[in-house]
Amino acid sequence: MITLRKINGFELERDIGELNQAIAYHYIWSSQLTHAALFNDKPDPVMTDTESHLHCRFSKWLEMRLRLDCTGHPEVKQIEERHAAMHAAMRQILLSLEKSAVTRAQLQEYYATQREFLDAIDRYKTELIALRNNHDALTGLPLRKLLYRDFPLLQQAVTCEAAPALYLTLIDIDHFKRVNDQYGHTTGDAVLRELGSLLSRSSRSQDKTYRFGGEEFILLYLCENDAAFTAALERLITQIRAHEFITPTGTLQITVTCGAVRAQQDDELQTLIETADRAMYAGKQQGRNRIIFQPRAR
Ligand SMILES: Nc1nc2c(ncn2[C@@H]2O[C@H](COP(=O)(O)OP(=O)(O)OP(=O)(O)O)[C@@H](O)[C@H]2O)c(=O)[nH]1
Repeated sequence: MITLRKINGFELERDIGELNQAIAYHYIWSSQLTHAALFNDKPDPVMTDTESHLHCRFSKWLEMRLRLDCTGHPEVKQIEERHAAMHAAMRQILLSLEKSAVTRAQLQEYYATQREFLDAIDRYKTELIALRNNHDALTGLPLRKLLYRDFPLLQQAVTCEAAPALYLTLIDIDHFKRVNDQYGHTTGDAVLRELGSLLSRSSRSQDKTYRFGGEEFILLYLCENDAAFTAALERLITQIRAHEFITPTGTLQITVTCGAVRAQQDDELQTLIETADRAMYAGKQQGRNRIIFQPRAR
């Protein structure tokens, strides 16, 4: 499985585009091999170099991917190995072509390494696409499916005594319908996009932010205790209140209402969301622009 760094859907979109470009470079290289074989061309010396895989532009993509992710994706490492093996097989064919001594075994080796290389790319690309599909196209944030995937992992991580506690917050923009009605949906979209970015920027690496739906966001925070959590949440909503949202129809400010709950070891995610939702609703009833915190799920 792809190791999750803190990513958003826009980065994934870019990653997929870069991978497609790298695959195109790979095809240019392999078509040179076909050309050399069919027309008996003298191969470019770069193609018979022992480091030929490093001259292929696909390796630039590999280098970049491996540098970007310091944990080293096992999938990318596998692609790297298979890419080098395929080039080695290709090199043998080119060297034998010069002597008109290509063997069936060499061709089979080339096709096998090529197949394995393409399979590894396909698997990686399928994972990237699945991950991209689980991110919101407007804000780039993870969608609720990833919340359901991440929650049990975080809940497990906080089971030991010394671990921080896990908190779930439902954030709902106040009077968002008025923003749409008064300034139009494009402005509403711009506010959602910027709020998503502000929520991501304001959270620490261990915190997670999701677009839950419409104008609702969910945060999963790991904090030492209730006081540290509520202080962090207060800081966040103060920041939102003060923020000038830049939209196509000018800048505007918003407030949000938050329902928050501390997750206990056996709490179901659905129960926590319902508790946070009730708390948020109570906050709306009490005048909005506030946090209602329930230390336990109800
Ligand atoms: N522009 C835009 N609007 C959205 C999107 N998703 C939901 N909305 C709008 O969000 C608004 C939510 O309105 P309501 O549920 O009535 O709530 P509200 O006006 O925020 O009022 P309170 O929540 O009670 O403070 C509706 O107008 C939806 O159309 C979206 O992706 N883009």
